Amino acid sequence: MTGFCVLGCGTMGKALLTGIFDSIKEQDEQASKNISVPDKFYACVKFVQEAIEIEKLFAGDVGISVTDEENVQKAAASDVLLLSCKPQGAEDVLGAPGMKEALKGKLILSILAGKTIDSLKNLLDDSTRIIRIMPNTASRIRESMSVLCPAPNATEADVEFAEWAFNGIGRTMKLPEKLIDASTAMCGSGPAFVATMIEAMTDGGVMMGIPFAQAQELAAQTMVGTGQMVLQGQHPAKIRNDVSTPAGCTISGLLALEDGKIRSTIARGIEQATKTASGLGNN
Ligand SMILES: NC(=O)C1=CN([C@@H]2O[C@H](COP(=O)(O)OP(=O)(O)OC[C@H]3O[C@@H](n4cnc5c(N)ncnc54)[C@H](OP(=O)(O)O)[C@@H]3O)[C@@H](O)[C@H]2O)C=CC1
Ligand SMILES: O=C(O)[C@@H]1CCC=N1
Repeated sequence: MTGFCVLGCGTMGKALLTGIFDSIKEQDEQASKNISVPDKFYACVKFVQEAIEIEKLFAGDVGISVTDEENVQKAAASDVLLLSCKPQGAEDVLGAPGMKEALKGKLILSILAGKTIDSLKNLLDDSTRIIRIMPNTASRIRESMSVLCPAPNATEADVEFAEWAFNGIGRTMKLPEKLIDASTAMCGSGPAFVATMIEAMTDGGVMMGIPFAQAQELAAQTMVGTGQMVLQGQHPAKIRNDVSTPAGCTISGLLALEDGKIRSTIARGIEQATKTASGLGNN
């Protein structure tokens, strides 16, 4: 029996649980061959209102707690904990009386932006293993891009478990911890940036007479298709060249985008979000 407890079950906790439940339902036997697939789930929140929402979402599948005391009990009954409170809340959640004890020998998957492995270790017993992970809200529909950074004390089995859990809700990539703030900007914040681009393309379509709903679908599916071509190995420059007929409409549109500094604006957005992410763990 493996217990999985979400410490801080808000936007991300719910998205991840939704994806993990769907993934378990599909039961890819090959992917879960060497994994202790969780069969007991717990969610810890602060307010009753949130608990009611979780109850509505997952019916009886998740044991819910709203007090420090119950949180500690749920943590003690679990083998793996997903730490998904706000970065500033880590001290409160992990510092609850009895929590450090309850987490001894357990695996913590922390998705807290800006909260380093060292700063988490200061709040935990040496026997608690940590993997930092940066997923995104597309976990809910099992299309997350999640970056994994195992702490030195994480075992191979821990990494296999994390890869199983997060591959089930999208793609994973292992990177060193020094790159997790940039990954936070790209993957964690990324849906907001891409959604802004979808909105901007939609605005353009609406301006040119396409009704909003249709314009939005055209923009979103074009993003999905282009992303898939890149993931299947096509270089973005080739995609761009293939589309750009000499003296055609694509190159004229591209030049207008370049006049607006689209590339450096987007790249600087990632740079800025990376800098902000690196400070989020400092309270
Ligand atoms: N939002 C995103 O797109 C992404 C966020 N992240 C990271 O995920 C983490 C969570 O973000 P997000 O889901 O947006 O935040 P939310 O505020 O939606 O969720 C935080 C949750 O923590 C709970 N909580 C707060 N204090 C306690 C406590 N003392 N005991 C138990 N539960 C507690 C809250 O409960 P209640 O609701 O009752 O207050 C809430 O459910 C952050 O650290 C963020 O950096 C990572 C990738 C993407
Ligand atoms: O904006 C934030 O702080 C969080 C972290 C990554 C995505 N959202």
